Amino acid sequence: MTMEERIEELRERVERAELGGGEARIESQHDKGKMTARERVDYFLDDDTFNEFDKLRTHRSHNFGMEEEQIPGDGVVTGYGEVNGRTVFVFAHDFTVFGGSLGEVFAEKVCKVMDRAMEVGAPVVGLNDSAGARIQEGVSSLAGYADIFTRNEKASGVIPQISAIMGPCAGGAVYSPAITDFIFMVKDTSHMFITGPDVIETVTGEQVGFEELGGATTHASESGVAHFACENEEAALDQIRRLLSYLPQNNVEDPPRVEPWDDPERRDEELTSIVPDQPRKPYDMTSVIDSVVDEGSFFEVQEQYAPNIVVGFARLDGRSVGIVANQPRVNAGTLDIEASEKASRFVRHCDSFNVPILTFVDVPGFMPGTDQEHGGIIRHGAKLLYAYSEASVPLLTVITRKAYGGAYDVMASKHLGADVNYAWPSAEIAVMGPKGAVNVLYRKELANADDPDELREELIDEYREEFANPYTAADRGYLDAVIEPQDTRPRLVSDLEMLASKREEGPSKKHGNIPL
Ligand SMILES: CCCC(=O)SCCNC(=O)CCNC(=O)[C@H](O)C(C)(C)COP(=O)(O)OP(=O)(O)OC[C@H]1O[C@@H](n2cnc3c(N)ncnc32)[C@H](O)[C@@H]1OP(=O)(O)O
Repeated sequence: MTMEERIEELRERVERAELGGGEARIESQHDKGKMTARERVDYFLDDDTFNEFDKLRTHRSHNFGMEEEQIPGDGVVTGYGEVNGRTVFVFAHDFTVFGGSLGEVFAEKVCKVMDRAMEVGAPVVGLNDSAGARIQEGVSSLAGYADIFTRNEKASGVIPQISAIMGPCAGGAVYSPAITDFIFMVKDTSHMFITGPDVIETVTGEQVGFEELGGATTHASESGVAHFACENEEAALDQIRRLLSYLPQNNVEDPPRVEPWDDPERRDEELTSIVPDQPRKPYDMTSVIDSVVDEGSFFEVQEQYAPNIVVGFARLDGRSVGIVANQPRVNAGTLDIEASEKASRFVRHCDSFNVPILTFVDVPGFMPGTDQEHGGIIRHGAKLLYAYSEASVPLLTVITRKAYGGAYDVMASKHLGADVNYAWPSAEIAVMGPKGAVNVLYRKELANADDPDELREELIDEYREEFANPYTAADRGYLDAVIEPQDTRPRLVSDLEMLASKREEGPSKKHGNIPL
């Protein structure tokens, strides 16, 4: 053969591979409102940056007449490219090939991408759309999954791992995305579950649809499995690109600093009126966040799950920060099981990837009740305590109003190792709220009083005057300063700059034992 003929042969093979499962299945994919694997990769990466691996690999199975169905690429598109000019590894399940099901060679392709990403220290993004283990390849498929799970664990905390669920994701297959750092789901077209509606009905008699059982909204608001429920595939891919912009390539790099666009000295006078004078009146903590961080930079994560705590990424003078904030608008910002888990996982993510954490505190305490106690609030609340104590990144804390009891300690207090702790003059730092404290301290006096309500009000005022303020904590050095709200941004910008070179080494150990 001449070189020209050989090149022609190669082109034919490549063209065949790029067709995946063929025109009809591609059309069916589009009819379901889904892009193909290649369309997703093209959309996701910077233009013309994709370098594909193993495009011509085929499976080795002879079961069920599989040798007659050799589709080059074997149902997964893998390789690397760039997102905002930085290297990112990617694998995209091709549902048009055996329903995107995973066999031995498919798994080897995914593992190769993950191994390369670990070697060079770059994120891996998985675009999932798969019927799970390839039935024809039996236990080899299960082995392939386990090879991927193990790599997910090894990569955890070393390189960012992000999953987009863009079709079915069922059975044990859900566990690879579950180990990754963030899961994006697409409304209406993606589902995650261990057992589907049919099996559930057979085993338990319960009737439930795909969407209610494991759709994007369910996982973003009920289970907390998904961090983002996106309107469509393009939105999911856009959001992943945005998320990556806040993260470093790996755990030995710092997050990228972008050219600042907002005045570091900006003082927003509206902050002085944001906390209501009445201690029980709610306000929106996201307004505080928005006015302190660089304009438009707040990128909320898990917005619909446990909304009594807010987490997300933002920038301060161009530097990435992770935000954790009580939300007084929802359940007065109390910490419950879900909020503790949500925040602790986020804190650990930031700490793994050198993202400083900025915590805004307005917390009346942990949520009381048998539901919470029996559900293990002790164990789950301890996760947040553990996560903050373990964190070695710069920790900056601003108490806007309440910081009561154990929740004061937990929310990045000085005692857990925070570097900079501020309070606004509206802060109330105490063992408990005035009413609870007065009821405990003056039980007998109140029982014997002619007018217990009047006495209670007097005592509450006294307590508030004496304890519910920031000055005792400031006197002890538990706060670095009590600051005027409008000074928050300039102070934090300056502190972040000062802390940029912070290095903290913990004792050497295999790993801790966080109360899971
Ligand atoms: C450790 C991991 C363990 C696991 O993964 S356990 C989970 C095993 N997987 C399953 O139980 C899912 C079985 N499949 C399904 O329920 C449905 O195919 C699914 C995913 C809901 C999609 O439904 P539809 O959109 O209607 O598509 P469909 O049924 O026509 O399938 C499209 C093509 O894919 C094929 N397919 C589906 N599941 C497969 C599998 N597991 N192994 C091998 N091939 C599979 C199916 O035969 C069909 O092929 P074709 O296009 O008609 O040639």
